[in-house]
Amino acid sequence: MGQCSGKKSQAPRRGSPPGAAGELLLHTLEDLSQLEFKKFRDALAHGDLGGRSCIPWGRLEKADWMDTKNIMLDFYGGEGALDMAITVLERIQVRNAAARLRESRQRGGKAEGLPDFQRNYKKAILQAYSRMKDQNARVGDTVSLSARYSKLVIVNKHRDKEEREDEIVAMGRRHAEIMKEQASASIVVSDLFKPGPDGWTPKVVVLLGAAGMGKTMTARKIMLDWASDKVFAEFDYVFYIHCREGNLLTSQASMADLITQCCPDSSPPLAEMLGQPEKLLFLIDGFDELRFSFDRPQSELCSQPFEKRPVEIILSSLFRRRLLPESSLLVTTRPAALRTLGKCLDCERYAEILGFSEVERKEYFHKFFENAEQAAAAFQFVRGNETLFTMCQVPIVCWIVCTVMKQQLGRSGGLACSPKTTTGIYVLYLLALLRSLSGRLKPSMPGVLRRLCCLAADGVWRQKVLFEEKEVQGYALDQREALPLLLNEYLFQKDIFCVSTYSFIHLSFQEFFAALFYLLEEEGEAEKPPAGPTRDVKALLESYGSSRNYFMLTVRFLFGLLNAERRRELEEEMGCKISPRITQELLAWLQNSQQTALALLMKETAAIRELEVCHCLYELQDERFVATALDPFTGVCLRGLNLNRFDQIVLAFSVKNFPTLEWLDFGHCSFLWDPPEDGTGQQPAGQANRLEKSGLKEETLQKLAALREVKPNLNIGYL
Ligand SMILES: Nc1ncnc2c1ncn2[C@@H]1O[C@H](COP(=O)(O)OP(=O)(O)OP(=O)(O)O)[C@@H](O)[C@H]1O
Repeated sequence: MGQCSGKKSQAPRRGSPPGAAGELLLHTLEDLSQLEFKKFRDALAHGDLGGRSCIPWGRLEKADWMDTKNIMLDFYGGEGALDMAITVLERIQVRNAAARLRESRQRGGKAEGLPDFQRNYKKAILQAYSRMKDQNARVGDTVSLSARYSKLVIVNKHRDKEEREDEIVAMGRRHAEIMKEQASASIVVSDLFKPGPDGWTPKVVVLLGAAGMGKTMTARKIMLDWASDKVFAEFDYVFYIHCREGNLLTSQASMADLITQCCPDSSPPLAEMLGQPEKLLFLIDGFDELRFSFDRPQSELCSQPFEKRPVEIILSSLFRRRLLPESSLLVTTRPAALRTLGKCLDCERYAEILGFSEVERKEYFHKFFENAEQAAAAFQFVRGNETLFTMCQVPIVCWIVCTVMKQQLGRSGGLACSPKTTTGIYVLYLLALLRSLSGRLKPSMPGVLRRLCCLAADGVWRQKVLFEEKEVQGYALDQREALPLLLNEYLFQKDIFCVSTYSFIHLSFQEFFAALFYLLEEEGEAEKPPAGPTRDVKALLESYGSSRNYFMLTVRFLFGLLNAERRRELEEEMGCKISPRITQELLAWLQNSQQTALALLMKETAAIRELEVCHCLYELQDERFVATALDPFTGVCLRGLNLNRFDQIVLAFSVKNFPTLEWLDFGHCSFLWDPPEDGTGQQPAGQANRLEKSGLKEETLQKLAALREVKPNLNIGYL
């Protein structure tokens, strides 16, 4: 315990101006990870603070960033709070944050020397970008951007075809390893305009990222960090231009007009601002959303910042370095627009957002829930679902998962009750992506989706995740439609050329579309797609039987998409008809699939022998269907499996809705409640709730939340 615990606290110093110091302190606290923030509060209460008084733990125990800042200001005064924050950060070994705070504080002095307008501009940016709205936010609901922002893995090297294929296909542990490898070679945003190894400083940087990967969030965080003097100090002004939103909708404007739209003041000192163009950075967010044609002849471009021209010409002139050629550009785009971008812009540095590594996913959950217990419960649940956890690499999927789990945790029964299935989360992901489409594109979506589903199914059958341009075009999928939303484009070197190749964001998303292929009603398409796979689901199920795992996820999604609620959600948003006509085929297949050679040999056909059956039934979430499907069976025989938390919930769902169930056999099974922490090897005794076969008593089984519903009279075997 620190020396101060026994000391009487000094009377809090009051009255120091908290404004700037408070802002600095808050930004610093918000940038700490959950663990660092906890250590920070602990040191503030119990640490050895060089004779300064500690804050009683009772005040800090439940304090969030804002409370901690206010308590510190109240206790130590503005400057004293900053001194104390630096001391504590150094004591808990978060030296980068301490150094940053010290620097920003010094620069605070310099800010006083900035021209008024520049200072006001930064203040306005801080004001405008420090809070964010979630997509489902109610009026007035905002969260702190810094508090929510989790670090993203950003790399600045092109991956080759094999590496890319590996990434798309990898799941679970392998996927985590790939992300870890990438994270170790990643770059930070503040280095994007730093000189490269050859000493050359780029002026045009392109930041690539698939839909929902965090480009806008990163762009907004850059604005905030620049205005807080944390990054890009070399630029006097950073202007944010979002290609989807308002500022490009006017038909005629000058560059000066576009800049004015970015400013808080309606008549900014443009001549001064443009006086040093090398000190300007334009952050163009969402290039892929521009529907302009950029191949204008040079003679049409303009070079005068005050000249009014169609916005299309102004932007072309900026990209092609005719207008303000000394300024710098940071352009974010989805990969599908790379080729178009290449036609109008000479990218000097390329960086790609790959999403959250495993560590950051955990951090995201903690930041989102702000309640350690709920965050841990939700994280462990998702971690047990390999597919979902892999997709949580994509920040918007993390957001969807956390949002629905927060709602579930608020209900009685918690996570084990009325869960969102993997299919449910994928549907929400697809709908979130479609929502961002402009109204103009919506009418063409049913057709585009149908063709996309054909491509996906074709890929699943041919075990293919990278598609050549002619294959994509073969499905009449036009790049300028809504396609960039769902397919990523990559350029690979082939001999002496560069060729375009396309993929879904992850194989599991392709499998989701492949499943949808079997359920979409045909609606007299004008253009027939090329002869792809047949829509006969029997062929798929037969192949599943022989190839085993290859079609596993597609089949799980088939069950999930049969759920009436899922169908309704999709039909309403996509404008397609989804038919449950394959229900009977799935039912028959599920029942027959348990007549394995082993079961026949043992003359024991009345048992469910594969957990996969329970996974399929769980995805469907239809209790009547489960009861019908399980009616011919009397037992569940799962031997030698390690069942994680998600498996147990899935199993419990079937067991609960199994009217004819008489016996359960879990011989040599392990019931793992909390998966071991990554990289820590064996978990310390007492931490993991690992119930080895011998120790698994009926009472223990009853204690497992997921199997709480198991009927007490069942005959249960564990050996
Ligand atoms: N670094 C991050 N930290 C926390 N949440 C993030 C982060 N990046 C993205 N998110 C979450 O994911 C959502 C989607 O991110 P964002 O809008 O930045 O994606 P995008 O790459 O711009 O997508 P699109 O290409 O569809 O416009 C955000 O609204 C936010 O909830």
